[in-house]
Amino acid sequence: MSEKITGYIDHVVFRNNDNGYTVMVVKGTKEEELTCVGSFPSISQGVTIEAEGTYTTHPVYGKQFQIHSYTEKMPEDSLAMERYLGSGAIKGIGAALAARIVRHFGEDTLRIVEEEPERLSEVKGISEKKAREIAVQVTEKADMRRAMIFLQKYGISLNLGAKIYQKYGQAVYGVLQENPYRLAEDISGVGFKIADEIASRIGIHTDSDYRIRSGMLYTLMQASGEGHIYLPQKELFERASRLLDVDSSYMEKHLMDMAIDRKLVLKETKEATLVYPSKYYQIELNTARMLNELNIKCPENEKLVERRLAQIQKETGTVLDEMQKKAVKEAAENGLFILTGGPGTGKTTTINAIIRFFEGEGAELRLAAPTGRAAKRMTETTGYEAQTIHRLLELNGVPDEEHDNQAIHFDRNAQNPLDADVIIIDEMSMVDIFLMHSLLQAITAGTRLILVGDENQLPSVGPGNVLRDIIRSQVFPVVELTKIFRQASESDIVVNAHKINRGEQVSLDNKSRDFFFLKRYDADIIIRVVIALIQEKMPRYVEARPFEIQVLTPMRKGLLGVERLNQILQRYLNPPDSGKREYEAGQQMFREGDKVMQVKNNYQMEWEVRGKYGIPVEKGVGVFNGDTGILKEINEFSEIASVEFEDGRWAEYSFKQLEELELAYAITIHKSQGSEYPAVILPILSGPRMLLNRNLLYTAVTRARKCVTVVGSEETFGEMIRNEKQQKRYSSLDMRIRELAESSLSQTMSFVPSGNEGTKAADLSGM
Ligand SMILES: Nc1ncnc2c1ncn2[C@@H]1O[C@H](COP(=O)(O)OP(=O)(O)OP(=O)(O)O)[C@@H](O)[C@H]1O
Repeated sequence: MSEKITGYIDHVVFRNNDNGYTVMVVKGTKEEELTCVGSFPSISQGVTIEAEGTYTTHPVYGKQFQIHSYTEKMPEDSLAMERYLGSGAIKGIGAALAARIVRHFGEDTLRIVEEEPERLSEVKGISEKKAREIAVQVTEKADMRRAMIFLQKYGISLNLGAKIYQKYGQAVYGVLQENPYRLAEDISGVGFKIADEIASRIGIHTDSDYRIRSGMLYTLMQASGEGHIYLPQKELFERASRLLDVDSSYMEKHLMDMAIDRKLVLKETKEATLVYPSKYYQIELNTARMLNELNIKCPENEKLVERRLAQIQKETGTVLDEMQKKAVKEAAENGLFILTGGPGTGKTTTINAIIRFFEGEGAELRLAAPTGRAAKRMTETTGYEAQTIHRLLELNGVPDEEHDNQAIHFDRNAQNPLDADVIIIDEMSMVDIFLMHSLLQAITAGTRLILVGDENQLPSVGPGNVLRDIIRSQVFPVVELTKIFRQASESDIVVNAHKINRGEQVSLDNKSRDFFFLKRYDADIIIRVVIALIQEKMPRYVEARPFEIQVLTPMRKGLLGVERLNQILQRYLNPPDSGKREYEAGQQMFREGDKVMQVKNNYQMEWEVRGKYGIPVEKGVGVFNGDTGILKEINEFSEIASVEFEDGRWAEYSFKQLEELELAYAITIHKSQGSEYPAVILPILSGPRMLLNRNLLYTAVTRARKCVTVVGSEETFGEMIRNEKQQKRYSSLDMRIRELAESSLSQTMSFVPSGNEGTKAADLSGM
């Protein structure tokens, strides 16, 4: 139950300046002394506060008051005034001077300080100048206090209030009353929804211009969360109209105004008007420009290349087929080269030949992939060290609030480009527009860039469809490998994956050695079969540990969705045990020994690789969406859970951060992109048609190295193969690449980095 207390802050016991978490002792309440905790933007000893919160009992420190909100009160009597002035809150006044001031003015002190501050100089030791300075400080503090009280009236928390006040100062009243939607643009942590909520409390009309504009921008941002770079105007209007509950006829005029204000970029095509948030348009345009700039010919002596190829084939004992040889030649002769193909078509074999070729030239090579798992696999298959792209670019963390990809700071960038002759990126289908943009910024012409991937895999989680757009632009040299080298007798996984991709049905007679179909039609029976497969059959069959067998499912919800599957699988695969500690975070119970996955990019999370005796041998930052590991230890005292990731990194999660982790016995097919597992189990029964499509099934099947087992309905399986409808992605990197290549703009305009000036240049060319 919420209660109110009034008292003054006697002293601060602990304060974390990063998040404002504070433990302090408040006196003058009913209790002699009350320990209060909470998160506060700033705190001044000596001030009197009126706080709302609840009493709690800490296991070690006992009774505490958890403050939810508070307001500072102006000191009301001379004693409070003395405490306030002497607390250090006012620069230049210490305890002794405060006592002298109060002795001199008595009960009148507060009024004198506020209304006639020049009179402070009557007190010995205070010059007129100092009196003025004190007055300014007191006024500033009073202003801030009033603003905070004002903001709290609209349900704005102290922390947010402090940020808002810091930004606008005394203008805050005007901003809030005229256009609270400005908050959504100016202040990180405030989105349209919060601004809209504040606006409705203030009584702003639903059809206000500000509201409609803000709602339109918000709609575009939401769409980018689904992977879109732009929305066609019609779709934007429909979505925004649903969000705002306002007819789309109100939106037309705003579209032009916002384009003039450079908030949006509009592009006309034959079919539609495309609407981009300016920033996205510029990123696409800059990406296209940088790609075009890398696309230079590097003539090589053909005979020499042939000779080297013959030698490589001899050394490796592989006879490369014509397309593979062509790939090596193109890689040698071009600044930018793309290698694509489905599973088993010899991409890795070709990469290895390319690596050998460049090694023979004495070139310095760097290999990278978008995820830790993909990088690890690349290292294994090439025998050459590969890193994540984030590490290649030397990620160095970002402020917590700016957690999106656009704000990441890399130490490798346009000012400090990568020092390599050849860069090879694998699993390109997972790279989104932001990462591609950052990567390209760190590469100068003269460094060769080789992009490898399968365009039929699901596109990246983040916005854009980079690999597919690059290939579709038809501007750059691309070699597509189509011949399947892995023989049918050897691998039905590969053969079936290609069949699925072509929309052909797959034989389900279970004559295969690595592709099984177990027909079951009841969700709980399916789960029972899945458990038996993981616990008994599969580990032996593929020579792996049960934890390496991965269950993949299209959905999060439902009887066979990730959430329910994980609950049940946890019970069977990591049952409760007196030796295993547990912690319940929100809806999720974590237990030592659980298989877990990080579900968002955390660029600041520290990790270490531990050597012998647990001594750290390597440290770094960044744990990413899709990183999987084992929850090794739960420490209730320090409120920390330790996770060891598959690549050997350890990270410590505070209990609060556990919301970034999920159980990973079962994961969605989306999350499995770029990973490979010895065996994959796919429970497939029913679900929304949008999720049961060919593209998803193809991605799922191609995740398995040694064995795929589908458990469920053959009818649904067949439907998935037939269902070509994937979620549409609105991206236009291909258009930008073609436009630039055609207009020869890339030659006449030098590259402008994406700082402010770059933005302007890009903006103008887009209008
Ligand atoms: N020219 C070739 N002659 C004979 N076998 C080949 C040739 N190229 C590749 N292979 C074999 O085909 C199999 C698949 O090749 P590779 O692993 O290079 O393909 P991939 O496209 O990287 O496949 P995945 O994406 O499934 O890993 C391997 O066993 C490889 O040895």
